[in-house]
Amino acid sequence: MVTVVDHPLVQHKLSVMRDQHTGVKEFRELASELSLLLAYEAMRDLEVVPARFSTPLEEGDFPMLSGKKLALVAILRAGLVMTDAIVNLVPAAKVGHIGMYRDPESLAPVAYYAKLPADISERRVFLTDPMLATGGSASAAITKLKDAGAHSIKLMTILSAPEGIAVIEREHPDVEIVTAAIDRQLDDHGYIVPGLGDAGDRIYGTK
Ligand SMILES: O=P(O)(O)OC[C@H]1O[C@H](OP(=O)(O)OP(=O)(O)O)[C@H](O)[C@@H]1O
Ligand SMILES: O=c1cc[nH]c(=O)[nH]1
Ligand SMILES: [Mg+2]
Repeated sequence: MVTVVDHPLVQHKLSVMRDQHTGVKEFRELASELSLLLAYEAMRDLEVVPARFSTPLEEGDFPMLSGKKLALVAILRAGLVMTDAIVNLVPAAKVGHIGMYRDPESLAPVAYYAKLPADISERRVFLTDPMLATGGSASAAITKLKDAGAHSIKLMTILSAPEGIAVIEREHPDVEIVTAAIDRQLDDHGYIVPGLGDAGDRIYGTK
């Protein structure tokens, strides 16, 4: 299942990120802001239970988060900016990291690091990466999460290609995708078009 967050604030911020003239500082800030807005949607189905306590005026039952604890997992590098933002919304969440880059020739994902919460099987996992292109990186990261015991996983991306969505739907039909937009296609180099370029380079200024 794919949820496209088509809220005007999300769409506006994404358009500014796409602009080739948007600089590193603004791009990174927008990626953080968009991550919060995507998390708002991705976490819509978190469980709440009534808790009884008093406001300064009277006692009552008020909804508080309950149910499974959360894990935020970033696909390095670019997913880091998303978990860094979202952990401020859900500070009790544990944060995991999966190092993965795409081989520029084959476009196959190359894994170089993984550190996940030990109790990940008991947590709802939100996997973050701004870009879902061929889907190779996200699919490999999801396989890693499942191998570690995770069985409740949502993938949060800023921009997705139809090709990448098809890969996740085929290889991991249980994983819901929450994204700000689905672009037209991939170009001959595996870049999303019209896209926003290389997210990692634009976040960290490495180009
Ligand atoms: O869907 P795919 O075809 O696998 O492509 C998407 C991947 O490419 C980018 O990472 P990149 O390889 O540029 O690594 P970086 O974040 O370290 O720059 C992006 O952040 C995704 O992880
Ligand atoms: O368009 C793309 C494709 C893969 N990775 C990116 O950062 N951008
Ligand atoms: Mg990159």
